[in-house]
Amino acid sequence: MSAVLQETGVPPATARRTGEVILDLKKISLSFGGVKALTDISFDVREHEIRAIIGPNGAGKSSMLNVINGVYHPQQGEIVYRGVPRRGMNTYDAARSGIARTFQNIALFKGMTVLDNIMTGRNLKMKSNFLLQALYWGPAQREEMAHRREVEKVIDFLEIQHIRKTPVGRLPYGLQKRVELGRALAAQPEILLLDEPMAGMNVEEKQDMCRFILDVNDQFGTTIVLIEHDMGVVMDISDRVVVLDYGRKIADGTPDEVRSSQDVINAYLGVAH
Ligand SMILES: Nc1ncnc2c1ncn2[C@@H]1O[C@H](COP(=O)(O)OP(=O)(O)OP(=O)(O)O)[C@@H](O)[C@H]1O
Repeated sequence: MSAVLQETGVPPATARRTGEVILDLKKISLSFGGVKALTDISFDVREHEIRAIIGPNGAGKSSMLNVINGVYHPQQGEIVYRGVPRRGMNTYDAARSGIARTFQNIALFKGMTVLDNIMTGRNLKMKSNFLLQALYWGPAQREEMAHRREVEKVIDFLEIQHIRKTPVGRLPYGLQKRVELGRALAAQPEILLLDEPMAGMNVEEKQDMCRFILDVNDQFGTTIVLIEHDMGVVMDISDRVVVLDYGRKIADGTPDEVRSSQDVINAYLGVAH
């Protein structure tokens, strides 16, 4: 077990139970002009699983996440979510159907408080119309209070009560990343996509983030798909790992299987194809 996880006390991935396939990506190909970002990639994600996507820089990891949540539409292939093929799914459809994500570069409202930023994660769940919200009257008031209670639960879960009224821009990087996770959790997603959740963090911040990711998975049953460059973290917390290189899948399996793959070793050592 890596230094990052030594103090979390969370059971290893092998001790967790995963369910049926919830997301099935079939022969996905995506190009930008002449650049082939993804070529013929297939893999699935099981319910309650922590599934990592790894690979060297430019391998196509972020493009893959962007395909899953509808930012990019692949020229070929199919995405099946809960048994239903999703063609032309946009980001709104993805969010409505329970797919939330965080970004490689923090995308928060820096001048707004932690509480208000996390509250934006509830937007899709709000029912009352603009006029009622503007008047803050009757049903809108009750609905707002219900949303605030949910947000407070997320704040307690992430142990950020002490900074709930602090503008996000004043927080250290590691805490901003935690707030971004909070905003995604406020949407109560079924699948959480995390794009480099530990990037730029020190060891202590990584330990905290690992613990929260594992707790989200464990306590809420959330399925997690993550891109991460820290191999110690990936190998410790993931159930299965898919490896991309130059837009192609070169390995897919348990951390042990992937670690011993010669193709993966070559890709990371930069051996020419
Ligand atoms: N919007 C875009 N327009 C043109 N090319 C793009 C676009 N997005 C990604 N690419 C290209 O697609 C390829 C895969 O990029 P992608 O960002 O998905 O890789 P990555 O594995 O996430 O890389 P990194 O680890 O550096 O973030 C690269 O060659 C990249 O330049």
